[in-house]
Amino acid sequence: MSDFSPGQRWISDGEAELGLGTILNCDARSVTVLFGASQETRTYSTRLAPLTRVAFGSGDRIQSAEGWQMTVDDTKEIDGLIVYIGEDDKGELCELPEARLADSMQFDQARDRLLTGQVDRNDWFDLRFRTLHHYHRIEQNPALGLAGPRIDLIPHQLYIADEVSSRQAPRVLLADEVGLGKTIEAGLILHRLLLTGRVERALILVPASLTHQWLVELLRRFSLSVTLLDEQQSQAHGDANPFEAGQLVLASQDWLFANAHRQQQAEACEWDLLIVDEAHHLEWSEDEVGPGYACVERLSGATEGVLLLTATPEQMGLASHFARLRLLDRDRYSDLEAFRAEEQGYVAVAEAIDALGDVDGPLDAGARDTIGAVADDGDSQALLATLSNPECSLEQRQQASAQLRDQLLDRHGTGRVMFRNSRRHVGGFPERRLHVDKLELPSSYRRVLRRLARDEDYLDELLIETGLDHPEVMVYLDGMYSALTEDPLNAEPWWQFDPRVTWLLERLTEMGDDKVLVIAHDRETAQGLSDGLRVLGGVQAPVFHEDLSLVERDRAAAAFADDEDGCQVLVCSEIGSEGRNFQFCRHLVMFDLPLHPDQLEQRIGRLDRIGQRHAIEIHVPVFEGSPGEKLLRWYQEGMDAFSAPHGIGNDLFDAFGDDLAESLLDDEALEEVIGETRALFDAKLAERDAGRNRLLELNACRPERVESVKEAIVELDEDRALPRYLDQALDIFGVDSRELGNDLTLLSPGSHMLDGLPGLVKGEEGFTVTTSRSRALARDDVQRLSWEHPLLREMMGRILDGNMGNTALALLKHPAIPAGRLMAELVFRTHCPAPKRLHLNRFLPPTAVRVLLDESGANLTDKVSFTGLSKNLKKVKKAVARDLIKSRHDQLRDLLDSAEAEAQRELPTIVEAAQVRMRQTLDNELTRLEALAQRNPSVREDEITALRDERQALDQAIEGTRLRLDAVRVIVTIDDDSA
Ligand SMILES: Nc1ncnc2c1ncn2[C@@H]1O[C@H](COP(=O)(O)OP(=O)(O)OP(=O)(O)O)[C@@H](O)[C@H]1O
Repeated sequence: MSDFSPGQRWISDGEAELGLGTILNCDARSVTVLFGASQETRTYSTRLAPLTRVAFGSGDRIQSAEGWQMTVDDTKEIDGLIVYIGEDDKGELCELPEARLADSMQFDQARDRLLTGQVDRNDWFDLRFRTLHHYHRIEQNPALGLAGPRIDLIPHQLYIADEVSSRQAPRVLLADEVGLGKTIEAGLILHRLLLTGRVERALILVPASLTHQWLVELLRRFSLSVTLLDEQQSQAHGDANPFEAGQLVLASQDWLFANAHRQQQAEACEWDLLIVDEAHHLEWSEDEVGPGYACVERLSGATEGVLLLTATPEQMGLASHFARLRLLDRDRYSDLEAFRAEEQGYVAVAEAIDALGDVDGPLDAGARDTIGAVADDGDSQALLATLSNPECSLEQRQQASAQLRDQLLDRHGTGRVMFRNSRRHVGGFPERRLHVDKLELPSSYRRVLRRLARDEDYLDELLIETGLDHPEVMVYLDGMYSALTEDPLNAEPWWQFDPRVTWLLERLTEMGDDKVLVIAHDRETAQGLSDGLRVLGGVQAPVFHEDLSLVERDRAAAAFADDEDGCQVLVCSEIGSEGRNFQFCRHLVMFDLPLHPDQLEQRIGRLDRIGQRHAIEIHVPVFEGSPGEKLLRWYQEGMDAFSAPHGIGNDLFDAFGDDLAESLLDDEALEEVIGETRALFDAKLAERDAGRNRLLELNACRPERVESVKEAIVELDEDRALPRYLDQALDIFGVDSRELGNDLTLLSPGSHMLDGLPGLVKGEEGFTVTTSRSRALARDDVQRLSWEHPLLREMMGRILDGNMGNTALALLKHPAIPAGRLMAELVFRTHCPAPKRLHLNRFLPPTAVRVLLDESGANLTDKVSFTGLSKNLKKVKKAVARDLIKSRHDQLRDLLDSAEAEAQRELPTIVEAAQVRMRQTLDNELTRLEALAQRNPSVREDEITALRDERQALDQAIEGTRLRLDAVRVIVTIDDDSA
């Protein structure tokens, strides 16, 4: 006969979230249940129905469909249905037939689930406890968010990422030299802010040519999936705002800045972080504000966190650089002249830092004066006194020196808003070698140049006739020739006679299989050259320029990167190549030269990037006696531009760009310009080393801080608990894992895999992972598995947020304990609701309190460890477990109550420890910021207010921490024979 009767209340074992079900009808074959709260009806086979009868016992609190509550004293049964008898909230005797229980009664709490007989597998309970334990550990690790990405641990990047992402609402300019890893730094900051819950939505704006590269880097290195928006994608959203389509949105600047409607849509969304790459393109001058600048200004005004990225912050001039700083902090950067004046003071600060020198002995009088002239506030003076005192120990002096250095760096300069690392102080970059080949001017070019030299008025005429600018018309002779050609369709194209094309074909033959990147200043030249290589030499050279569609561009870059079947040459235009990663290639051909030194550096930066393993060979063909040759001399002799980046190209261009343009046909004038350029170059270099840049360099990486971050990362990298935990979790979630050797494991969906795990879809292949950082770096096709990988985060999140494994029953065979005795192992968890942005977990992550009671209520927690007990437990069939629970219902309820009282005793210690941790960290930071603010205007007032508010909110949240029962396991002893 069936156990079911219409009107009875049952709950689904697999879908507890449906709420309380009512049996509608049943017969020998099937049973139909209505889940009123979720408006779902389910029909099951009567024999195998995954249902548990809901039956409350004395002392349980239950709720009626009308909303009133009662405490059960007793029950009676009428026609197979239970009627509960007890007291309502007013203390009056009442009855409640089970049919009138509230449909919405929740059974996801461990207590309710256990007492209604719903038990999970014993190994799920184990996994739940271990998850809580590891989550608690990982969330407090100071490297959380920095340890998971597939990157090399490069000190300057770690410093910047750690410093910036620790700030409340970071607003900074990441201005490392080309190729030092600004994208990686921005990715690290974003990743950490996402993992710690301080950022949920981010908008990333990059030049069109870099959208795909960003997409791939974020996915491959950071396991972050972003939504790439363009006009076509946006239109697919119809009237809806396309920027709402994802949490992380990547869009091309070229598209957004030209489209007012889309800008409005982007501005209508709420963002926590805005990232703008190649930010030197955001044009601003006192007379004119570019559309990109205006758009970013509006977006940055409404967004808390802003990261601007540029390798050449001053490429568009100091005023424009200043305007970008103003996007970050309008109050601080309000006066350009004051900003200029301030920079003069940096030399003294850099000298003071150098004067700290070594700390073997007390400071001499000279050093004391140099430092004292800058470090004039109370706490700095105290440190200075320590450094000058012969009685102080070496250790005291070392500490004081480090602290004073940090204070000086913190309190002066733009260090808080701008980070700039250069190759010079990062070190370890390859040599650059220049190879110049002089070629004879072809007659078509020579004629025009001769006439220009002869006839002063001809230049104006030429400019009108070609529509080109000065001095471009003289430097880019192919462009000049094409513009002068009256009938382009019938005329000979420039590449037919320009000897640079045959020169390049010869070079390519000499270079064998080596990849060669060719950069020309504009799209037409790049296209013409590619045609020339194909027609004259049979060489296929894809072109990469700004007007190609995204797909075409990516196809060209991929064809170039391909080692096996790829092409040898890629021809790029200036803008098309900006920001791209071509470090797998070591030959760069500058088919012509750019006019701005920063662009020259951008070109070399395509190859001279982290990951470049060879010396860089720069090949430049020049026409003898041409303006191009003069430009080359200016770069070489005037500023040594090919040997290394110097970061002062813009100053030199500002000072001599016009004179240079005038001297491109005049040898004598050129000598003068080169001489003057060199003098300014030497002076600026000295100034750079002494002043502003020296300060920036010192500030861009602080070795002690990096060491501690690195240690924390390595601790996570080498965490032996990770593989053990993974094995258990993968097994329970139904993911198959197969060792492939060499630290590699193939993860694939098992036949019983739980749905919705990232990267794993039933019927599909799965992916290969490794926990080794070096192996993951060596293999693009392998994912790096860490505590921060989305698969682990998802599994841990599902366990902790849901009820998986929060009840269990197991058997214990123990010679010293008679059979039939009961024990309860309870895990309580701290519960401390707080807004995510407070990142409370760094001080008080969910913390487990375990309590083990025997049936008399004696506390055995300290005597029997979780692991010790766990390995001796035996699993039991669910039906048996349910019967056991039913038979010991009252006893269990009493044990649950006593355990709660035991756990509560631990709470004050946990809360106090969290408060101490929080106060120590935030008070230190607050004191530091307040001291800084007195000296360094780049500390924003709102940063200090925000930090104070944060401290107060955290204090309150921690104070309100409660303990909640998270999971419970019932243990029943058996004797030897019953096993
Ligand atoms: N820590 C790292 N580990 C591994 N690869 C790295 C690391 N840092 C940078 N790279 C690689 O070095 C190259 C340059 O990095 P990235 O693109 O971030 O530099 P960038 O400063 O943004 O360059 P640009 O100035 O050209 O925009 C990229 O290919 C990047 O993947």
